[in-house]
Amino acid sequence: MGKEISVIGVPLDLGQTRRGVDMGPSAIRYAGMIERLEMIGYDVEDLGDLRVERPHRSELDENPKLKNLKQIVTACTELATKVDNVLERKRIPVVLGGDHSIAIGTLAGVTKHYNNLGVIWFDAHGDLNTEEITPSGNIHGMPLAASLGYGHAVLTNLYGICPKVKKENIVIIGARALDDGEKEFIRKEGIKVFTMHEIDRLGMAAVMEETIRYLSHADGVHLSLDLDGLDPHDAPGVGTPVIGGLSYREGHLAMEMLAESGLITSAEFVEVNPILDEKNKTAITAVALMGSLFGEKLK
Ligand SMILES: NC(=[NH2+])NCCC[C@H](N)C(=O)O
Ligand SMILES: [Mn+2]
Ligand SMILES: [Mn+2]
Repeated sequence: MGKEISVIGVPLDLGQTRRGVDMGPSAIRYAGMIERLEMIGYDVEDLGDLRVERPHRSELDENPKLKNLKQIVTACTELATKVDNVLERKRIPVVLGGDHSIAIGTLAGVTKHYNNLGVIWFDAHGDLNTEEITPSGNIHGMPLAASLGYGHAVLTNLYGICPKVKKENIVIIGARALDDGEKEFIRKEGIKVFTMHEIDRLGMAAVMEETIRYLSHADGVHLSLDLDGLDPHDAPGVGTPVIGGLSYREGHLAMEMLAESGLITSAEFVEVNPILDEKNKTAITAVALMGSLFGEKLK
């Protein structure tokens, strides 16, 4: 991968019920993201934010098992086109959320460019729900399932590519709030998951070594980083915080090891909600992690 990054903001908060995550892209930019990446030596192009249409009041809760489906599909399709175009121009796409439902669009645009895409899903959650098993109807709990080809056809077929990633090419890191249906899905499909239990037992360094080995055959690896993977102490500004998460240091170690591996070819940082945050702490953490991911050194 070269040293050219293109940034795309997706101010979408319709994949869940707490407003405010639409301001995530602004908060992350305000935390100094562009300057930070330029300092490391990247040529950074900011493509600005996508326009996200709001649902009419009459459309609200049209389908309580797939809330705001229409608007999410529209935004994800537009995002897929943008990401596709960035990779076409041989630049690294970095997508700023927005809630995690946007990953369906990011992955759609990314996967076109690889035969064997790997995905690292850094998250407290599995995001492996479908409309049949979702406890909430929130689409931000479904993007990984949709990308694997499970769920509503309009999500699984988004951008005309299904599935977007193979089950043996996924690693979930930081899970500690999996729904019963998701646990069953993981068992049945044999998806690689490092829960907090494994991270505690093995240590973050071993977890990342194994992750990097597991994905070493991939011809591209996308990092989908949900800030709620971190402990709420370091990332309080997220809609669905779960105690007992990864520490700031573990997060950095993970990013540094990924930087060393040279595996990562695209990334997204999602679920930053400045309304729920403390003095933009979560966006600042996101930018610090980005620095490590893109090769910032301590000395
Ligand atoms: N991207 C996220 N933060 N997802 C949280 C999902 C929570 C829960 N599993 C649900 O389906 O509603
Ligand atoms: Mn999450
Ligand atoms: Mn998530």
